Amino acid sequence: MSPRNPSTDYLPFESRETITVQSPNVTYTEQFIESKYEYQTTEVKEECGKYLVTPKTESYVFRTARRVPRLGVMLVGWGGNNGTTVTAAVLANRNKLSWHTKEDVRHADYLGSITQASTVSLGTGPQGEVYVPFKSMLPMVNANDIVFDGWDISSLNLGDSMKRAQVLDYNLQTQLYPLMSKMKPRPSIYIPDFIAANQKDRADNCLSGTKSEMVEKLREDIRDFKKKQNLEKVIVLWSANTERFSDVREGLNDTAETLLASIKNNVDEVSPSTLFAVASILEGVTYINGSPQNTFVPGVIDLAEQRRVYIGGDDFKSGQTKIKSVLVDFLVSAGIKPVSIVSYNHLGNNDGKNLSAPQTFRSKEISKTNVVDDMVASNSILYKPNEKPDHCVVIKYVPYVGDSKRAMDEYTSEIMMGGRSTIVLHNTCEDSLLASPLILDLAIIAELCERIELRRAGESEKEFQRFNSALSLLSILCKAPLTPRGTPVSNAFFRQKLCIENIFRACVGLAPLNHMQLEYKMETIAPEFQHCLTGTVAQTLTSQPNVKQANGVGKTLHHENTEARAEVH
Ligand SMILES: NC(=O)c1ccc[n+]([C@@H]2O[C@H](COP(=O)([O-])OP(=O)(O)OC[C@H]3O[C@@H](n4cnc5c(N)ncnc54)[C@H](O)[C@@H]3O)[C@@H](O)[C@H]2O)c1
Ligand SMILES: O=P([O-])([O-])O[C@@H]1[C@@H](O)[C@H](O)[C@@H](O)[C@H](O)[C@@H]1O
Repeated sequence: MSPRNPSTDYLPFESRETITVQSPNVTYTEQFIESKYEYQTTEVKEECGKYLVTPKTESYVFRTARRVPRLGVMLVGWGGNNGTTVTAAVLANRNKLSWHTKEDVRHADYLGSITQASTVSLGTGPQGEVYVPFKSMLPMVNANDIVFDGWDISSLNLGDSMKRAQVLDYNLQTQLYPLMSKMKPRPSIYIPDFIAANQKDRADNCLSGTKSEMVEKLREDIRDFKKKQNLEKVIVLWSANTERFSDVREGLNDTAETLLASIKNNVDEVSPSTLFAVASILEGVTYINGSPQNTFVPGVIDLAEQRRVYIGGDDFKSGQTKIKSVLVDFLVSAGIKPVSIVSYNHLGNNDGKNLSAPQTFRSKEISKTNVVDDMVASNSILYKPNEKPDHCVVIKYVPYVGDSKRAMDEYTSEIMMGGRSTIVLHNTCEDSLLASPLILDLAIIAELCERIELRRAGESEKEFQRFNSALSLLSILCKAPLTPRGTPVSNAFFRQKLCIENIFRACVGLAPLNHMQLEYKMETIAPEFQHCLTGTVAQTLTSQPNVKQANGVGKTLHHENTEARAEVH
């Protein structure tokens, strides 16, 4: 099959919907999926040391546009390890490439992407729980159809940048080079003070002029890309070097007005990432920050809210921190008390080189350290107010290992009666192959969110609203989730996944997943839930006279197990 050229032979909207919900609360029109949804919460008040709990129900209407647009993603830092790798991955999948390695033949895939390689429980079928691909929950952009462009301070074309990154197997690189070498990053904004001085050697592709002029050039680039590639939507995503934090000061960047004035006055303390965010917002284009710096100063958030544009981030949650957001949740939920967490890693890619500077490392240290705060705060049995585990983050630049990051973690916890548990992890992986699938997920989920609206049931059609501009639905993909001002941050991975799954379920009128499985716990199991009683075990149980028959079917296995337990004691 000859490689598809997305700019000419893009297929029109194909119906990618494989799920139809049969409910009086769900309506499918040509344009929308509309669902009536009862949102149930629990209000808690504390009075005189007692909790007064009131169940609450609020009726909503969700509306999701079904047409999946032709999407372009513009990467800032396109010539970097992540930028080249994600572009290569989409080209390899689109063209169904395979390549020989020293072990076997590999085929292009999207492992590590929750939209492309994870499943969700849809409900219960004749054989038990039914799992479907995450991407089938709602109409989503097909990863293979995403068109890339972007900016880099390095002028290298993407074929040579892919070689420089040394992430992908040689036999795959050779197949991709002809395509990738035709891609050239657009000149970008380079302000040396915001990244490590060791990045200077790459900076041969830089814009000049005032900050206002550069913002206008970025806006022109976005329009140019959209027009030339015949796109319906563009999303801009920062995958460039980690910057130092920007100062946040009244009159500098505390409101949209002061920020725009600072740009107009060419004030030094406005970073390249903030300029990209402003340009994107002014173009009405979602902007996502894959790095840990505080791009989203209050003025950016204010501007995004004024223009009703989505912003999301910060800092891809790709490896050590992703594991941390699972392991600490497990420990604390199990009543075990982490008291010391040490996360060390070394790597030799350009990201590691840039992070070898104290000011850029500090940005990363903050995002990698704050991830446990909500989980620790959730258990006042383990922790006194403001008590936290020791938490140390170390990153070292070791050129020889390249993109193959070595991550070593030590978790020391207190267990019962003075006991101590130390868990040590070692993880070697290509850092960019962890982050690249997240770039796809961020873009695909953000684009889907642009097609979702909701209103309270009593309101008129005109009252439909989007999600808050700070798109917290992306939290699962970020180390330091951006949430609407004053709202809680949740970092626990499975809590985040359940949140996004349940919101997408609400869009098609399905109740939230609760894993109660009551149908399998009652004393008499209804026939349609007797999936587990198959084969000889089922016949044995149902033929026994003392097994209570309910509509002609037997009890579950617990009867046999009870007898076994009785013998032991
Ligand atoms: N697993 C991961 O790779 C991972 C995880 C979380 C976060 N991140 C973050 O993602 C970013 C990219 O990681 P990477 O491994 O691709 O790094 P990289 O250094 O290979 O790529 C960054 C690219 O950005 C370019 N650049 C620097 N300043 C720029 C500017 N102002 N405008 C345009 N381009 C600019 C550089 O020339 C380089 O090509 C880093 O900030 C990193 O901290 C990466
Ligand atoms: O995602 P994670 O593995 O916790 O954190 C990673 C760091 O350990 C790594 O040193 C850095 O280069 C990456 O950008 C990423 O942030």
